[in-house]
Amino acid sequence: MTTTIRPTDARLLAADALRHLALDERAKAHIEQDQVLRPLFERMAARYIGGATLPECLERITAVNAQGHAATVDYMGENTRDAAKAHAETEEFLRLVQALQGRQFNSSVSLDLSHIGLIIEPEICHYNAGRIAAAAREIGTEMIVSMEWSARTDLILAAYERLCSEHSNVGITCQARLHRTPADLDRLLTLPGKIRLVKGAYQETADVAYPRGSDELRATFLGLACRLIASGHPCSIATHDPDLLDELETFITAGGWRAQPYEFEMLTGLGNLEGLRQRGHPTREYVVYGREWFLYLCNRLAEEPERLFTAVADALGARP
Ligand SMILES: Cc1cc2nc3c(=O)[nH]c(=O)nc-3n(C[C@H](O)[C@H](O)[C@H](O)COP(=O)(O)OP(=O)(O)OC[C@H]3O[C@@H](n4cnc5c(N)ncnc54)[C@H](O)[C@@H]3O)c2cc1C
Repeated sequence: MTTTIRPTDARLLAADALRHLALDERAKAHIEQDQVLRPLFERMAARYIGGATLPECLERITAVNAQGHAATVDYMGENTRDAAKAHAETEEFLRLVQALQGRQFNSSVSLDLSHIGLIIEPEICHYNAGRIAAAAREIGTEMIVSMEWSARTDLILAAYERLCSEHSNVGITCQARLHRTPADLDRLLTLPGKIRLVKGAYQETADVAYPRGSDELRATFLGLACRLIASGHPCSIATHDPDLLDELETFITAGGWRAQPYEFEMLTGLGNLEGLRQRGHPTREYVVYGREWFLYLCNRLAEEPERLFTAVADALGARP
């Protein structure tokens, strides 16, 4: 007997498979070493990343700024388990900040704290993050901390609060999916840093988070975004969801909130940032670069399995 897979099941199965593939180190190593597969996957990733190297990424930021959007740059990586590597990765972030200064880009820096030592030893992370924040402050820009899976939220918020006590240019990301986020925001709004609101990308259980694509998540995101915009606190509303963006534009116009310190932020290759810019909203593109693009690519495809069609076209060179 054959089993019929309904479209929604196929979508969920594909998303689940891609999330597993993202974490499969053997598959990653195989693809990276294979003469045929590697270029195909690199072409798929090219849509979503600012390049494998810093010079390539700087070209992307030049283009983003020329289009009228600010940028934020993340040198991809997370879960560093070796102190020497955490320090070496910090040096790359420092080279990035130096390069931003050299060319007067309009760009901040974003990073995962686990990339620079958080899960080895919070003290290592504090030292490394402090160096990057200080370098960013010297060139008049911000360092925004990304949010990781919920088991790390307390650790990241504690590290963030400590960084905030020493640096005024450090911001944080909040995930609307997590049930705890409204209470976390009460605390975060007392600190000076920019708050970026996202839905949340990690696999979470129902006791800590709303399901992806649920009405509750949409309503919570909308409520938190409106709260942030109206608060007058520097904030970034980071989503590609066109329905949510329509509602937020209506909220901003109706409430007379245009002068508030908000911005809309999207990932390279996703969403319609240009439309928002043309309608007069501040916009920012989140540009990632580096050689760790495999996990990033799989996660972008898992978020919207229909993107697999685009990925096939990209891999086969059918991009217009
Ligand atoms: C700047 C930025 C920073 C981020 N940082 C983090 C972080 O630190 N931690 C973290 O966990 N996650 C982070 N994320 C990822 C985030 O949590 C979500 O996983 C991701 O943004 C997908 O959610 P979404 O709101 O964009 O829309 P989705 O929920 O993916 O999409 C919503 C709806 O919009 C539709 N849609 C999407 N794009 C388009 C389009 N171009 N045209 C038409 N329809 C479309 C989809 O079909 C879907 O129906 C970040 C995202 C951004 C943009």
